[in-house]
Amino acid sequence: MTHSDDQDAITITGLAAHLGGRRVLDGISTRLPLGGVTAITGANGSGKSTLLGVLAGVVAPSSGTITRRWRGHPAYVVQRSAVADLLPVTVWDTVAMGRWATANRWLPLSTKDKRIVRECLEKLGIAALASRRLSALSGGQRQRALVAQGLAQEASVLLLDEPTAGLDEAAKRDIADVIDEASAAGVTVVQATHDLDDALRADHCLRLEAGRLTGDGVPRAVLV
Ligand SMILES: Nc1ncnc2c1ncn2[C@@H]1O[C@H](COP(=O)(O)OP(=O)(O)OP(=O)(O)O)[C@@H](O)[C@H]1O
Repeated sequence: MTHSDDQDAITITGLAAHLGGRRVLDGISTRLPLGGVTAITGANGSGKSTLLGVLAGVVAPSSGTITRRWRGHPAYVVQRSAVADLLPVTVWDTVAMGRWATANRWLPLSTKDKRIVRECLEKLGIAALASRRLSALSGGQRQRALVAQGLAQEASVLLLDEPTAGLDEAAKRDIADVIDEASAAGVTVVQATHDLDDALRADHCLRLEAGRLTGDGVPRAVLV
């Protein structure tokens, strides 16, 4: 590791997690840079989503400690395959839900909230799709909507589960730009990815194998 403690957003020590009675993460200790981009890599089933779930607070660790140096909730963008196809919401609704963390969800959105929703739709190039049902979008368009929802939360930590999986090159570039922009604004980004270019572009890279950390450092050293 090249950064010091006070530059860490998250410090993980001796983390283990179980799903369905099986240990799927074991002995994970690492530090994730504040305001940097961390890529979590590894084969299918190696534990990437589970680690993101632990960071998001939706998977409880069975042992170990996690020290978070940020306030509020992280924004967590799940894999698009985890979103029900028949969810009866529009693209606008989907992104507007990102404001629920700070706005009162029973009241109409404020002018500021609507502006943020519009800006996030534009950043992801889906403003023209705002009134379409999420379920009527292509996989790539849906992925853009989910990333826009994550951005709309304006959280200081953005957790992305394979945000570019199955996307064309233009969509991948758009999402890479959004990640760079968020990181430049001080947001700590952690993304699970199978994409070598995405991982190489990160500041820091983890490699998981069967729930254990087998690589931790600058992407070139971990991946090549
Ligand atoms: N709900 C569950 N109950 C039991 N086991 C689970 C559950 N979800 C995932 N697992 C198992 O936990 C392990 C880690 O899964 P995880 O989804 O974290 O891997 P991943 O690296 O994100 O995989 P992928 O690249 O396919 O998305 C796998 O062996 C998987 O079969």
